[in-house]
Amino acid sequence: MGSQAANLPPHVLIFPLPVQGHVNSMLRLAELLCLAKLHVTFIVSDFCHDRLLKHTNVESRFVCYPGFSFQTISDGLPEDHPRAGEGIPDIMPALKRVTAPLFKQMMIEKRCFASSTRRAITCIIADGVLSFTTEFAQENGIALVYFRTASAAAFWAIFCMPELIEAREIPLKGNGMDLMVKSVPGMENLIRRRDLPGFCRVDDLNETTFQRMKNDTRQCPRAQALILNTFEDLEGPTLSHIRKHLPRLYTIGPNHFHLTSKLAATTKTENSISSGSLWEEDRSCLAWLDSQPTKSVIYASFGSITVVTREQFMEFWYGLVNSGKKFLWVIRPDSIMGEGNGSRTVPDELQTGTKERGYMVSWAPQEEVLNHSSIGGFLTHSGWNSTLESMVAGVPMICWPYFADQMINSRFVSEVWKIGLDMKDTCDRVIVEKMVRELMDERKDEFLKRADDMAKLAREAVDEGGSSYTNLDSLVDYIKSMVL
Ligand SMILES: O=c1ccn([C@@H]2O[C@H](COP(=O)(O)OP(=O)(O)O[C@H]3O[C@H](CO)[C@@H](O)[C@H](O)[C@H]3O)[C@@H](O)[C@H]2O)c(=O)[nH]1
Ligand SMILES: C[C@H]1CC[C@@H]2C(C(=O)O)=CO[C@@H](O)[C@@H]21
Repeated sequence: MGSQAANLPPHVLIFPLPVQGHVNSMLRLAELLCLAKLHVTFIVSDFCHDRLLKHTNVESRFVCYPGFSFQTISDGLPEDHPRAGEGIPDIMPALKRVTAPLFKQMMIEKRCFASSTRRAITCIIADGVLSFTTEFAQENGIALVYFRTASAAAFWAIFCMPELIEAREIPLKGNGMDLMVKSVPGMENLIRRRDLPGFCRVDDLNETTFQRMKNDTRQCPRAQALILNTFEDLEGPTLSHIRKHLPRLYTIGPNHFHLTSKLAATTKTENSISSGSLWEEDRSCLAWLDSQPTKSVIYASFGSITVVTREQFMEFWYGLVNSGKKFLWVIRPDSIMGEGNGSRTVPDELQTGTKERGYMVSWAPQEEVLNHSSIGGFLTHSGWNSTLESMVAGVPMICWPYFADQMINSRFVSEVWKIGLDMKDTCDRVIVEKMVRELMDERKDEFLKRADDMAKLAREAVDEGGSSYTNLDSLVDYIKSMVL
């Protein structure tokens, strides 16, 4: 290497799973590393890249980081594949079959993205479920760090799948769902079988997604380090268990606010929210929120993957209207199973109640919504980004988990952090109504107080000297140490 090249910064390759909750989380990490003056190549599927360009200011936002570049790759799915709901299990096999060989080929042909101004990749930060990157990194002597975008609780419960099988606590066949789980150290007397990550809800242990999650998670210690989007005050006890297997564990979250806070410090601008939306944000809801009283609105959104049946949709709708509360509801065009949002007749009482108190959009600027003064609660699917965004904003939650990590996140929200209610496995209109009233009226002050305390802890974690702030510095030092 020439003497000039020796002065070049480390070059990190970031490779997320091509779905919303992973892409935006890892894009924030990319920006944090750019702010630390590292070079970053971000590999993203063609599908996600097109949407990012269409619906965000990502291009102009990253112009100020000359060390940043996008590389695109096929996700192996046809253009018109739904990439949500029941289509989700197709993603991993397609990535393994199509994307994994393309990735290797691309890395070799492009000499690990080396150029006169950039080193060849010095460290790969791969999504913790993209296990095919391990083989490539090992064969080519490149350091590998995994970033698992879910909670530590979810990661740890999935990591313990072999022990859960050994103890015959899984497979979950729909019975004994309220029995307490004994084989996840640290969570005894806390989680019931129904709170285990959704992947455990199988009849047959040979089921492909179950096996893949179990094996991919258990092989994580083959990487040199693990990054989690959480913070020590939030998940400390679980993190101690994980560290026995993965001692080099960096908690840098909540990373959306970590980035906001670093950008505010660098650019001295107040509003530094970086959107990574794969859908067009309907900002008209912010004007509607402006006209609502403080903490009067319940925001309902189930993220990017959840789909509901028409029956479930109607239960939620009745529940929200009958609660008598103002509501802002995100319904993606593909939210209702087997149909568009098209022209169905809507019962009069729903039409009237919605006109009086509701506002519906197909995608919202969620971080801004959650931080709006009129929002008093969040009916959420308990995706990890949504959970953290709600925490930072100090907004109590009603959790209706759909799948995966959401099942355990919702349990922690209600039973450990006590900043919300868990509505798991039902969405009966009477329960929806009752929970909305409980969160927004009857126990409002109690939930708001705890949510506010949690928000303070989350914000402190990313402030100078806080655990996530310090851990990000350590991560950057570690990445730098790889090129010395
Ligand atoms: O109208 C909306 C709805 C959502 N979002 C954003 O989209 C992201 C959604 O992420 P998340 O809450 O994590 O949900 P999913 O999109 O469902 O994320 C997937 O990825 C997460 C991270 O691994 C997992 O925790 C989830 O279970 C998994 O479904 C968040 O940043 C939201 O702010 C918007 O901007 N506008
Ligand atoms: C589509 C799912 C594959 C695994 C991911 C996950 C995780 O535990 O990392 C949680 O939910 C989904 O985002 C992902």
